[in-house]
Amino acid sequence: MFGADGAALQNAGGDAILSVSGLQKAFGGVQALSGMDLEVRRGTVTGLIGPNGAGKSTLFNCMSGVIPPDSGEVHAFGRNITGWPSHRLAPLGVVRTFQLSRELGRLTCLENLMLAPLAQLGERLLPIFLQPGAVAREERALYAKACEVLEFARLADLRDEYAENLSGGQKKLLELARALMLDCELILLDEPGAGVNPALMKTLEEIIITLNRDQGRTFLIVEHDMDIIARLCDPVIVMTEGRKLTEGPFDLVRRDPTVIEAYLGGVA
Ligand SMILES: Nc1ncnc2c1ncn2[C@@H]1O[C@H](COP(=O)(O)OP(=O)(O)OP(=O)(O)O)[C@@H](O)[C@H]1O
Repeated sequence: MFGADGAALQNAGGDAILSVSGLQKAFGGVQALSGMDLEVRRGTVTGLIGPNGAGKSTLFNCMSGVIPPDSGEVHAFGRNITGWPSHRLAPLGVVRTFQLSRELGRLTCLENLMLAPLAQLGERLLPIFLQPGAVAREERALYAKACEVLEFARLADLRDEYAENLSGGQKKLLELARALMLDCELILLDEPGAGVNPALMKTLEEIIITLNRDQGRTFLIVEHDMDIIARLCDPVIVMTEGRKLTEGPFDLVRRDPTVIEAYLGGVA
């Protein structure tokens, strides 16, 4: 899938492991999603772009159980997951990275990783798991795995650092590392480039490429930085006004007059 330079991508074109059809979501009078359709094929790093207000965040929130859509369906790995909460998605193989909350900032990197699988247990099971002894039984295995993931995410030197003290890029690495603790095949990545310096972005991109190429993980990435999209993603899906405008290799999509029009808002 990757060219000789390790970054040139071609659409792998496997079967669709995530599909969204006719998704609608309104906030009062604002129609954030108006019949959104998309498919994410196995083995791809699929990009999702669109101008501000196109509905990308709303789509991510509807796909990952943060908010329910008004209508339409989301399917993953052959199951109808419409409206499922995120803790039910992880066992199916779907995980979304979330910005670290203030509470998680007060935990070390190691603690953040060890807690990531527990956070997926949901409100019903978490209290049972937090009873004395229950965590201890799992602790050794979780510790070993967390150390392995820290090493892979190049965060081993920061394992005892509080998450709130990390730089923007290191926080992004930690968010991805938390997702890796869940062993999911499909990773929904929310703006990996936001607030990340170029050196750390290179690290993050190398990690994504390794996860895709060597471990067969599939990504759906929302990103505003077109250089990152160009380096990582194929295909690229363009959204505007709550629905899909077009889809294809970045080089074609960026020259598409309807895409240019959508970004320039008709100014061109
Ligand atoms: N909770 C909300 N309440 C009211 N309106 C909302 C809410 N969330 C999103 N919207 C509106 O829905 C539309 C789509 O917003 P959304 O954040 O999904 O777009 P986006 O493509 O992610 O934008 P950006 O690239 O700027 O982050 C916008 O008009 C936005 O103002």
